[in-house]
Amino acid sequence: MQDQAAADAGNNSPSRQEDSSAAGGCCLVRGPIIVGAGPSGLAVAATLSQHAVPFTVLERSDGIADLWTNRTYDRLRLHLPKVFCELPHVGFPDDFPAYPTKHDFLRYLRNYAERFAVSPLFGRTVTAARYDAAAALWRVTAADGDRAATTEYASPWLVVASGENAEVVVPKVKGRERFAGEVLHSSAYRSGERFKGMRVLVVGCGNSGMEMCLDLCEHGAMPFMSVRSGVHVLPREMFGTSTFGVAMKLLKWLPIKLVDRFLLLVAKMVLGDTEKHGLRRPKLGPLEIKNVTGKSPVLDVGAWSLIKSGNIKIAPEVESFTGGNGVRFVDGNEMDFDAVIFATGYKSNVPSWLKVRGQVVVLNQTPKRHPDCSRKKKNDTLIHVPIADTRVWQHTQDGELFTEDGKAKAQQATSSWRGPNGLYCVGFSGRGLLGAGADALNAAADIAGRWQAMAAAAAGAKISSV
Ligand SMILES: Cc1cc2nc3c(=O)[nH]c(=O)nc-3n(C[C@H](O)[C@H](O)[C@H](O)COP(=O)(O)OP(=O)(O)OC[C@H]3O[C@@H](n4cnc5c(N)ncnc54)[C@H](O)[C@@H]3O)c2cc1C
Ligand SMILES: NC(=O)C1=CN([C@@H]2O[C@H](COP(=O)(O)OP(=O)(O)OC[C@H]3O[C@@H](n4cnc5c(N)ncnc54)[C@H](OP(=O)(O)O)[C@@H]3O)[C@@H](O)[C@H]2O)C=CC1
Ligand SMILES: O=C(O)C(=O)Cc1c[nH]c2ccccc12
Repeated sequence: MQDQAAADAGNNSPSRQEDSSAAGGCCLVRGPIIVGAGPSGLAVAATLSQHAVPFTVLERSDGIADLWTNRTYDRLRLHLPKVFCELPHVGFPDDFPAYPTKHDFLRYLRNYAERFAVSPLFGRTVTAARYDAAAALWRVTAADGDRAATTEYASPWLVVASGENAEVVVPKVKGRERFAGEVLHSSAYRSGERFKGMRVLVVGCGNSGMEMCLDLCEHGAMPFMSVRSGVHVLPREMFGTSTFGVAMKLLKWLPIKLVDRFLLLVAKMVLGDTEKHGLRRPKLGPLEIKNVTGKSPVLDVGAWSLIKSGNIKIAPEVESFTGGNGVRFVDGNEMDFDAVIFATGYKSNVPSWLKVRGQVVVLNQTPKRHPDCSRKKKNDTLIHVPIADTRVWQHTQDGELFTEDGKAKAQQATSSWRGPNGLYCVGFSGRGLLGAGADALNAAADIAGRWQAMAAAAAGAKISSV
């Protein structure tokens, strides 16, 4: 039944009304334009299919889920239990392990896309999107693959699903060009195999940095992890069950601060004092800091014991590259490394292409180090609200739009997944796959309501003209 609905929706075969006004032509597509064919874009598309609404997905790479396919390391597994990572409408197969591998997850995503007949237009990088108020349409410009040509797509609805992790973050470090060894970002790291016997500096102690150090150790390399500020390390499991799952249950009954205190107590019992080994804990608790700043706690899959045993060495923040293989740290010490891996995270690319009323916007994106993140307001409280139902960055109020520096308000909106003039954003609430699924259901239902209203109005007009 649902497959039929998908087929009926005729997605991604946009019934084009081409005109020659744009260099590469203009397509007025049927239904919304979805930017990105990752889990978020697929989840919206699938849900629209179920509502029999057609859509067009524009994806810059040559396949679905580019992050998971091309920008993650071999040993990656989902670090939340599977129930928190399933997309709407289809659960993971029973034979999936408790923490599916990236290959399991990709298999699931490919089946998902097939089941709902989602066929994105690949090789389409969205470079600009603006709302044309006169035509009441979003005009979306996409560069076509390697060709210099661009195509403009137009629709009353635009779904931004390009991900919080669309672009790598690599800090500019003095003397970088003089470093004789290899420098790479964690998104280009696959396995520690080729680093055997090498001294490798991993910059950053998020989930990527920690797991890369573990992998390097297991492949006979000598990893050093450069730590700039604090991090919360939690055991992935406590009392034989997932820490995240326990936290979700407790949040139904307890305020977030109490749940954080409980998590920290158990973490101390299970892991010991992380500060003693160079991993200072931030002031805010692990769930609260995730909600307020977007910084994810590390769910430990084995790196911690190697830090305790000294197999992974903690180093201070990097100050500069000193020439040859040298790296200087902020404490003045210098060491030689064969390679440096920047596990320094990612950012969205939305501000580079989405314009609302001529302003660059960051739509409901988890603020990383937003200047206001320490500001305390009454509305900040997440007390008694399960994390799965909360919105990140509460004190900004639902759905406000921000300039790139996160300060100026652009416009009020009504919810975290809905912006003005038929703009939707899916997967920007800093709540991983669970949040993406919830956004997708909301956005698709809203669009479907409008699509059906338009169809009814068009049918009414037809009858009255007969
Ligand atoms: C290493 C790693 C592990 C993770 N593990 C987990 C986990 O275990 N559980 C969890 O809940 N979350 C996890 N996450 C968070 C992750 O962001 C989500 O799992 C998920 O990938 C988000 O889906 P998305 O579709 O919103 O974004 P993405 O997966 O990033 O997909 C966005 C898509 O949009 C495309 N795109 C981007 N810009 C453009 C453009 N301008 N034009 C056209 N297309 C564009 C990209 O190519 C990509 O295919 C992890 C993240 C990383 C980096
Ligand atoms: N399923 C899984 O197992 C995995 C999940 N993930 C998820 O992917 C997302 C991205 O994770 P990750 O790639 O680790 O990135 P994160 O953003 O979580 O971590 C980045 C790290 O780099 C440091 N850093 C950033 N900029 C600099 C700088 N200029 N100088 C020094 N240090 C810097 C940060 O330190 P500071 O705090 O000081 O800014 C932080 O320690 C997260 O949501 C994470 O949970 C990632 C890997 C595995
Ligand atoms: O991997 C991530 O960072 C995610 O976004 C998943 C996630 C959502 N909420 C969390 C709280 C604690 C740890 C991970 C997550």
